[in-house]
Parts: sequence; structure tokens; C-alpha cells
Amino acid sequence: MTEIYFEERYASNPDDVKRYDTNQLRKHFLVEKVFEANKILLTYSMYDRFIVGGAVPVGKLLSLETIDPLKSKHFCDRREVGVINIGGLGTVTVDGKDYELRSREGLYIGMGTTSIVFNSKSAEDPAWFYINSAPAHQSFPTTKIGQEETITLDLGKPEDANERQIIQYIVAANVSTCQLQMGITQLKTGSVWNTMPPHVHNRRMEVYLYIDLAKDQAIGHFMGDPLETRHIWMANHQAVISPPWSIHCASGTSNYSFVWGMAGENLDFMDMDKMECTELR
Ligand SMILES: O=C(O)C(=O)C[C@H](O)C(=O)CO
Ligand SMILES: [Zn+2]
Repeated sequence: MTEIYFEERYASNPDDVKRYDTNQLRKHFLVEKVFEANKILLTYSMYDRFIVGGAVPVGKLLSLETIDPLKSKHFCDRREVGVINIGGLGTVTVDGKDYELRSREGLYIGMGTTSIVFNSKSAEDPAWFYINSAPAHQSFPTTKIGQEETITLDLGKPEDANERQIIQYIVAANVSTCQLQMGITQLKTGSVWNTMPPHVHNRRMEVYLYIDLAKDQAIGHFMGDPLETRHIWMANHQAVISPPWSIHCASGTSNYSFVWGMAGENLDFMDMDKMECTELR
């Protein structure tokens, strides 16, 4: 029996968030613990009913079984799932079929799947499976996204300290998906700003998981109404929920990467209402 822990997060009204103090901001939007050995940790956000979590199998299998808030027999009865491995070599077995995932490889799992089992090749270097999930209306085939199947966009400039690569895994151009999109953005050495100029997309919520950040470094993540921004200080392997009305961008004390995941009204990755950085308040 797999130990699955879940937490539920309700959606907040932007007018209320203006009055949140540091602890309230962290309680509602920060996901401090995403990964724990031999457990599946999940956070169910009411923003687009997006689930974010992690599975780290160390010397045993972990099975993504349903959780009570879903009131469904299987986790994927009404949902699709995206997985990106940020650890060592591992396998995801979907309805009996093995998908081997190296580090930075991804998997889309379609609605109607009845069994999802995570395994690591080695207990010394376990796989770290990062999980995103959203409600689905149609069953699309389970599809592995190797690094060669990703789409890379080069953005930013070193002189603006935001030179980075957006690596798209689950986007409509390469995987059939109902509403879930996922990818990784990697900042070049010396660049610290992601998503600058920032944007909102009222049609989609988004979650960022920060990775590749050294232990003695930190991320200052900006969120909120563009004219009422707030910040949350974050560490490596923490995630942050961005409501559809909120900007989501950060500066690190060094370079880093992050996994982004989105769900909502459309699959148009470029649907963003951008702000000039000089307009932010
Ligand atoms: O650095 C960036 O720019 C991003 O990675 C942007 C995210 O992908 C995003 O916010 C997409 O809506
Ligand atoms: Zn975004």
C-alpha cells in the first residue's frame, strides 16, 4: 500500500490577497514539500482543480492511487497526468506498460488509465517524479516525451540577466492533451530573472517548481495583481501556485531551472497578457 498524503488549497480572491501577510501568502500559495522518499505527496488546488505533487520510490514501488477528494475509483477516471523525472533513471508503469524515464524526460498519461506505478532503477540515485494533473474531458494516448521530442525556445538576453531556454514537453504542438501543459525553463549562468517581462493569463492557472538551485541560494518569487505585487522567498524543490490573475516571475540569487505546469481555458502557450517591468507596482 502506497502512502499518499494530500492537502487541499482553496482559491483566493485577489482583493483578499492584498491583505495577506507573509504567513498567509505562504500558506495559500507555497508548496513547501513536494518530494519525500517512499511517499506520494499531493496538493490539490481549487484553481482549475490542478494537482501538483511528487513521487520518489526508494527500493519499493509507489502507486498513484485515487485520493478521497476525487471520489473516483482510479486517479485518472476523470483526469490526465503529466510526469517529468528530475532525478535518476526510473520507470512509470501505466496499465502494465513500462515507460523508462531518464532525468528530464516526461510522460503524458491519458484519462481512463487505471494503474500508474513509479519505480527507480537504483535506490542510491532514485527517480524524482514530479506530477501535475488536471481534469480531462477526453482520453488521449499515454505518450513519452524524450528530450529529442521537446520543443526549445530561446529567450532573454545576458545583459538583462534573463537569458534562458524554455523547453516544452506537454504542449499541443507535440502531445495531445486536454488542458494540461508542462515544460522546463533553464536559466543560463549569470541570468537570474525568469518570465521577465511578466504576464498574467486569466484563462489559465500555473504552478512553478524550482529546481537546480544550490542549497545556499534562494528564489524571490513575485506574485499577485501586477499593480499590487507580493513576494515569496523559496528554496530548491519548492512549488508555488499562481492564480490566473497573478503574475508569476522570479529572481534567484544565482541561476536555476523550474518546471512549469498549467491548466485552464486554452492550450495556447503564447496567450499571455504581458506587463512592462516599469509598470509593476
Ligand atoms: O521564463 C519564462 O518566460 C517562462 O518559463 C514562462 C512560463 O513558461 C510561463 O509562465 C508560461 O505561461
Ligand atoms: Zn505564465
